[in-house]
Amino acid sequence: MQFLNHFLVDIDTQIPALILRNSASLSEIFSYTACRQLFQMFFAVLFFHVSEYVLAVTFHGRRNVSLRSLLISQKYLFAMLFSLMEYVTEIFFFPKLKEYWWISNLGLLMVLVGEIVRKMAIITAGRAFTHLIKIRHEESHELVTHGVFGFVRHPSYCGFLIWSVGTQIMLCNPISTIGFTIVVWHFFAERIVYEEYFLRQFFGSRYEEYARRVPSGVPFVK
Ligand SMILES: C[S@@+](CC[C@H](N)C(=O)[O-])C[C@H]1O[C@@H](n2cnc3c(N)ncnc32)[C@H](O)[C@@H]1O
Repeated sequence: MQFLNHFLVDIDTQIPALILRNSASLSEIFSYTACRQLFQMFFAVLFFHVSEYVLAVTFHGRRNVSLRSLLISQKYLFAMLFSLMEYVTEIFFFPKLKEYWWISNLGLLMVLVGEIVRKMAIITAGRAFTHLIKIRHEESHELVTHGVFGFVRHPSYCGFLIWSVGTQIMLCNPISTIGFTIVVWHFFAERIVYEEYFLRQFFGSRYEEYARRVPSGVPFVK
């Protein structure tokens, strides 16, 4: 009984002490690290969505584009909120985790590369690029196989996968890095099957030949 009492007193005093030792002070939370990483994240997200909208308006005209082209869904907002909560929790309890600058900079590089690949895809496809998957063939819809589409069949999905995982690596968020990788990969793996079902109907043997020759651009998706 006495042992149990000692044990409980020890837990009572040691756990808060451990948390205090590992947690950051307010000045650490608003440190250079946090300001820089959160600013990079804010700018990356803002640039991504505004440029998606601007390109959609450029190619399809303002009347044919809704705010859905900002690509902000409820699930997406939830994921971003979760990643922000992870960041704040970790910078408070494990501030050293955010100081791995080579990891954070690798994430920043992924954000830049992913953004460039995605925007090259949108610009190359032009009017053929629509945020909603076409299920009816329009005469003006041409099969695009040049530029980035000559390297991978789904460059915009490949770019978004790199971009989104990159944002979490940039924030040194281990849980969200794994979560974003699984969720975004799964989303595109399913979407590609659906999208290609219609592309095969629209373009027949030309699409078959293209798909045989060019990889999807999303890992482990044929
Ligand atoms: C959101 S865009 C994505 C395009 C492509 N999957 C990518 O990742 O870059 C979806 C629309 O692009 C069209 N699309 C996809 N690949 C295409 C291609 N190679 N040529 C023409 N249109 C394509 C589909 O019909 C669909 O309506």
